[in-house]
Amino acid sequence: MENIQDYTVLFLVWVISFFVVRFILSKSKSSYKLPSSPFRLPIIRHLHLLRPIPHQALHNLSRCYGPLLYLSFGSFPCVVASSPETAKEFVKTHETSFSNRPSTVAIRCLTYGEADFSFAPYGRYWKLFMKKICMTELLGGRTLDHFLPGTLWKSQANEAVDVGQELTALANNIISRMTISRRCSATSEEASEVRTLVDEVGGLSGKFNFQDYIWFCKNVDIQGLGKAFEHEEARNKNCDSSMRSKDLVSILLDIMKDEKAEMRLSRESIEAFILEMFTTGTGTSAGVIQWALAELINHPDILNKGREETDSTTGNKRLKTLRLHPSGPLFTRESTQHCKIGGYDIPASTRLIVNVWSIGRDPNYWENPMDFVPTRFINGTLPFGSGRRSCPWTSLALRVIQTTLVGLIQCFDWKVANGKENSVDMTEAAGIALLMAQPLVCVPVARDIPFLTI
Ligand code: HEM
Repeated sequence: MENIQDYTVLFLVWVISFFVVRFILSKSKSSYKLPSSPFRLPIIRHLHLLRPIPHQALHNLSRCYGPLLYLSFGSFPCVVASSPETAKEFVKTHETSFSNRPSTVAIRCLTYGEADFSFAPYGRYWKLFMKKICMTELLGGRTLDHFLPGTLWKSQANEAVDVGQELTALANNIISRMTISRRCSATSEEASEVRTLVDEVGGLSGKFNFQDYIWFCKNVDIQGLGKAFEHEEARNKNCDSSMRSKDLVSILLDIMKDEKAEMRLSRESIEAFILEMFTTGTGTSAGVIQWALAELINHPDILNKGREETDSTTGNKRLKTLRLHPSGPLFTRESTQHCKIGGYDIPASTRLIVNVWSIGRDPNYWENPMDFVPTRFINGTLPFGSGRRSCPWTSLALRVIQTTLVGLIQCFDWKVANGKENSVDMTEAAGIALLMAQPLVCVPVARDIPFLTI
């Protein structure tokens, strides 16, 4: 009986102190001037506002509340930048405060505790290993050879192809040729194995997980995500041709011999690095090309106006303009210290979401912002981010996109197989990368071109 009384008193003390501490904390925070924020619900706060497609929902909110928005996703405070000026304030002016990225349970599992490139905290490991290896060994001085998309051969038989799948295989091959000098999607079986892995990793890292947002669920695997990771691990162990293959890992271990001792590199960090290159790189590059091709199929007038120009130094043809559908509609950072932006307080550990999709559709910049006008373009829309944590593959990715697109539109007429009147359904689906709600299935009809330089 005495015991029960003790526990009751303890419980009451706990409840009272909890509310007192909360009150004190909220008082100290209320002296902050925070950006405008919509009404929030208890516990989940603004999480429900992200539906059905997060970048579009945030875009609509920014039209009501302005380009700088303060939201709470469960336990996490977050600011959303939806105009070029606000985004630049964060990722240029206050770059040093926003050089980390927030991670999730899924990310920590996939990256062996942020041992990868994107999520490694800004510091020695990121600078000396991730950035350096990427810039010197993978991108430095090496050039992309000529390459041909798989669709070129398939088209001989006038077959319908799933353009997204073909582009994914192409992007995978480019990345694996650069890293291990061989294709990883040489056969259709291998290609589908790699594609499944990329899809699964993308799905797991993009999946909403209560553990990440609701503090009292932090240690409870409600959705069974832990099991999914065990399955993923087991599958990868049997998956020789994937990016987790032994030869790939040992080649990188070899390249990094010197740094290895200093940075205590582990096999895990190399795996995380490679896995990320394949998953991030494939989804983004294939996505941009697919959306651009879809836009061009829907706007044959633009195609017919001669969209190529000749490079004066190399004599090669290239696309003059191209509106990038940012294949990553949102990118994220996290603040390491309190700072003031646009007269507002942004406390330390606030997450930042830059809505690249929304910036490309800002009505203050673009007339008829939702229309496809190819002359409005890359600069100013931050598709590759900005500063030291911007996309390290930007120039290569642009080259791949341009070369592939020129090849696809100069060599073929595209007949939409699953659309009406040869038009593509441009409806977007939710995902980390910008996905099409309906796959783009087309018949590429080879054009009679005697000579082509791409
Ligand atoms: C069209 C293609 C691509 C687009 C639109 C794109 C976009 C982006 C964006 C927006 C960021 C975040 C930038 C920031 O925080 O400021 C990023 C980072 C990154 N991207 Fe890309 N990317 C593309 C292709 C690739 C490819 C092909 C690879 C690798 C094979 C890649 C690897 C990375 C990595 C590792 C980071 C993290 C860098 C860091 O945190 O320091 N990206 N990318």
